[in-house]
Amino acid sequence: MSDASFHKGVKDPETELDGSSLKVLIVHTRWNSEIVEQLVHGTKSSLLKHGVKPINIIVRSVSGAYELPGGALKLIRQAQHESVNLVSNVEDFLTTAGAELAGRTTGSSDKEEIVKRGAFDAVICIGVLIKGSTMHFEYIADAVSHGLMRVGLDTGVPVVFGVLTCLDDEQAKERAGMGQSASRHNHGTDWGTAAVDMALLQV
Ligand SMILES: Nc1c(NC[C@H](O)[C@H](O)[C@H](O)CO)[nH]c(=O)[nH]c1=O
Ligand SMILES: CC(=O)[C@@H](O)COP(=O)(O)O
Repeated sequence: MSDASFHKGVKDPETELDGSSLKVLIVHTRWNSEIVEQLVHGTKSSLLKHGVKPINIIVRSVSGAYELPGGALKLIRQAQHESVNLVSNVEDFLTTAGAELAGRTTGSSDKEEIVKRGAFDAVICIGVLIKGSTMHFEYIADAVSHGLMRVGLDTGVPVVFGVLTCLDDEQAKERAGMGQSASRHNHGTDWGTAAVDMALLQV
């Protein structure tokens, strides 16, 4: 049944998203790389459209979809540790320079700001799972979806689920904007918007 008033997909946010202060990590698989590359391209163009600066879009790859949760967690933790180290270096520098005597020590809000700046505001995990002839697909899809949700909830960093779970190649291509049908759509564009939207979400 077709209904002209029904829009399948995500509605644009009510207010324009300004991602100019955000730092976003994209982690993508090297499995099914031709399709994944198109999804990464769609995601990046959406981040840029929302004002995220090219220098603040960090792209890393892992082998397959199963590696996405562990890879994302490792990179998030590394970025957080680097920020903490940066804070101690700044403190050491100020102490050495005698700035604390002039009341210029780093306060807790400065520290929070530095740590926040070093860490990611959102992470987008991109992969393409295509069903084969064994139960491999089902196990991986289940593990990855639960794993990515856990990474997001455990770290507090919004994690976008950019993993296609398709029954055949055609379904995957359609969803990466590479298919033949008029309704083909690169889902990466929605994932970029979701990341900026979640990063900016506040009361
Ligand atoms: N079949 C697909 C895989 N399989 C590989 C696993 O994700 C994983 O890399 C391996 O089991 C080693 O841990 N990965 C995809 O991304 N897409 C597939 O269709
Ligand atoms: C473990 C594998 O990568 C492989 O045996 C899975 O096979 P299929 O994709 O046909 O289910």
